[in-house]
Amino acid sequence: SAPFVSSSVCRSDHLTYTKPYQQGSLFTINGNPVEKIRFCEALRFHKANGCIFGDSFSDDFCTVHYLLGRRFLEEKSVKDSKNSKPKSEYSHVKVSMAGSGFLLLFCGLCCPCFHKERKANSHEVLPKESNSVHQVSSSEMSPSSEKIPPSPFRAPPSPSRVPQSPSRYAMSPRPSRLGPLNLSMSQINAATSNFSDTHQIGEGGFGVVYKGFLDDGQVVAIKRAKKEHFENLRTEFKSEVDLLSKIGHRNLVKLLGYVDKGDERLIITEYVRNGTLRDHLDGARGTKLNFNQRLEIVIDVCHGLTYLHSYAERQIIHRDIKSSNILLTDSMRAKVADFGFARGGRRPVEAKRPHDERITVRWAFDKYNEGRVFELVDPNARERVDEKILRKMFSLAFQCAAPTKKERPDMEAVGKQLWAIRSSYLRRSME
Ligand SMILES: Nc1ncnc2c1ncn2[C@@H]1O[C@H](COP(=O)(O)OP(=O)(O)OP(=O)(O)O)[C@@H](O)[C@H]1O
Repeated sequence: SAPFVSSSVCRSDHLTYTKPYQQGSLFTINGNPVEKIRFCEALRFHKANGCIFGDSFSDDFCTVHYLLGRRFLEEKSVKDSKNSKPKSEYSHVKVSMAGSGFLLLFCGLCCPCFHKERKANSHEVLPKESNSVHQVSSSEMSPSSEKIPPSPFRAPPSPSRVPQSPSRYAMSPRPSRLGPLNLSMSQINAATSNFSDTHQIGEGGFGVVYKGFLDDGQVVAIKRAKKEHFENLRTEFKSEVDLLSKIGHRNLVKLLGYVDKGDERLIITEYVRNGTLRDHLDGARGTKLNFNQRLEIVIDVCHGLTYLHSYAERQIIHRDIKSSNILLTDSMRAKVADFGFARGGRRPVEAKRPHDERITVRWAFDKYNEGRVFELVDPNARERVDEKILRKMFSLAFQCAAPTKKERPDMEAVGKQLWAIRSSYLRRSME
């Protein structure tokens, strides 16, 4: 029979392909040509979420991909990223290490008790095993990956009542350079009007943060270290700048450069304009996060950490994941900040710390075991979420807080569970 375009709309996604399927058939999602494998993932996802496709929408041709396995998917991803084609949100990754920071973060997303965070500044850069297949890049690590079109996996379907903002996937100004940006002190002074108060955007334990405007129009964040941090920066951070500045992932705040001149130690990063997750949880930005947004944020964080754990040239363990280290873009895309700045400091679980510093996790765990899961939920969360979903969410959080690495799920498993939780959440909100 003559080829024709078979088309189907499922919630916010419009899928088409030229039928009958043959070599060269064109697949699109929301008008964007995509690889067949991505199309199949979308199809499978929507079917799993209750979409019914007509007879003309056979997915028989999809089966073969799932038989070929992970390696094939990775090769596809690399090819996709090289060609700057639409990229899959799923990168099949193997990660080790999750931690209580992650628990605190995603409990912080659901639970008011986690909003008061512990101060800690510690990160690790560890040697990475060299025989990993993940040495190759994937779609998750493309510097231009913010450019991806709406993903069928991320676009919240309309029944969730949290329509996806198209701008979430709009291009954000992001630096494409690899390697550090070398700025002179006079350039920094010009960019910040000599560190004027009007440029100040925040202050943390490390020092004051300024907004800077570079000559080429790029807006950056400039962290000015307090003197007490100089030694750490000299001995540990400096050598990592080359490595860290090459890291490009849409869920990681890009490190652009480092200045070590005279009495100044400055860290220059991408500027992310929509504040920290902390601000949004506190309502300081005037809006409240709904459950779907919270899920998407934690999935973004999971993707960022997955990259650090498995794809970076050397494994990087953040060790200070908390809501004030998660910055949000205008389209509510989350970016993890402050990875790689320092080492030493606190472990994810501090067995020797005073009892009251650990009490939050224990308190939450007790409530959970008593079946009082709603008491763990942030009163600012706008909708009542199904108890089963919450239980899954907290159960995963507690797994992440297990004291030993062996007991904690790896980031790949965490990511999968989060996706599954999000699917159930969306399905239930349609019922
Ligand atoms: N890249 C950035 N883009 C936009 N704003 C930023 C950026 N980095 C930091 N900020 C702002 O500066 C504030 C202070 O950041 P900083 O990382 O120094 O401290 P913190 O993470 O809040 O605390 P601490 O590092 O002491 O744990 C942040 O809360 C945020 O509002």
